[in-house]
Amino acid sequence: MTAPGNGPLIIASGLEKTYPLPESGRLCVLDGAGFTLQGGTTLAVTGQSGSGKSTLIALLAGLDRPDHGQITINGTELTGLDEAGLTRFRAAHIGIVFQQFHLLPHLTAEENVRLPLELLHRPCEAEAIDALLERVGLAARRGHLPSQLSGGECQRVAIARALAVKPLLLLADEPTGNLDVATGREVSDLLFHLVEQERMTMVVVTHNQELADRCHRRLRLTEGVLR
Ligand SMILES: Nc1ncnc2c1ncn2[C@@H]1O[C@H](COP(=O)(O)OP(=O)(O)OP(=O)(O)O)[C@@H](O)[C@H]1O
Repeated sequence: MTAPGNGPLIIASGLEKTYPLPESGRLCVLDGAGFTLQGGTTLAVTGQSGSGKSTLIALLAGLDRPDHGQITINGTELTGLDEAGLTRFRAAHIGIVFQQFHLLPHLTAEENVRLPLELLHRPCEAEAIDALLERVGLAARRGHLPSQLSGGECQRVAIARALAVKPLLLLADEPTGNLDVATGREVSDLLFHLVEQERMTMVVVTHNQELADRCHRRLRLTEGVLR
């Protein structure tokens, strides 16, 4: 999917993000955070609860914008895109796996995986979707709704959905955070197996040290900066 090892895929610099506090003033979450990540490598971002990890993922995904700073992904500066451009860029180039799966409840496993391709008006041959479901071990569950799947199976669907568009970058926000230890390990094995096979670039936010240790690099978010 991603062409590996051809210079930085992500350049993030001087990221600042504040949120309004209920009474007055603002909470400073990111205070000059930055990093670069080579294509084909994996980065774990750890940090205490509330340190801003999900905020960072939201900025990298173009789901939110920094107050200051820049994010360049594969040469495209996200801060230079308007809302429509950001949505298009995200849909075409970024796969996201969330802690809470975020599957559409009225769509089957297969339909959830197919959806990103349909939204992009890309061809989605049945064989390609079959192969993807097979790779995440869910060929036999293709017609199940999320409510008819276990947590681990839901996350497998979410991983297949994230990979369907062959993204440049995979972002994962606590991908095992909603799963028991054994299921979390299975999902993490699957995730790393697929990422290694495809030599993908991944940023994973996690409290799970085992998951973090499997990444090429680890950075900790503390006091608004990455160290
Ligand atoms: N939309 C928002 N409005 C106001 N404050 C917010 C908003 N989103 C996040 N925050 C605050 O910003 C801080 C960082 O939140 P964030 O979710 O990025 O942390 P996190 O490191 O991912 O935490 P956790 O590990 O518990 O998921 C928290 O104190 C949170 O309350």
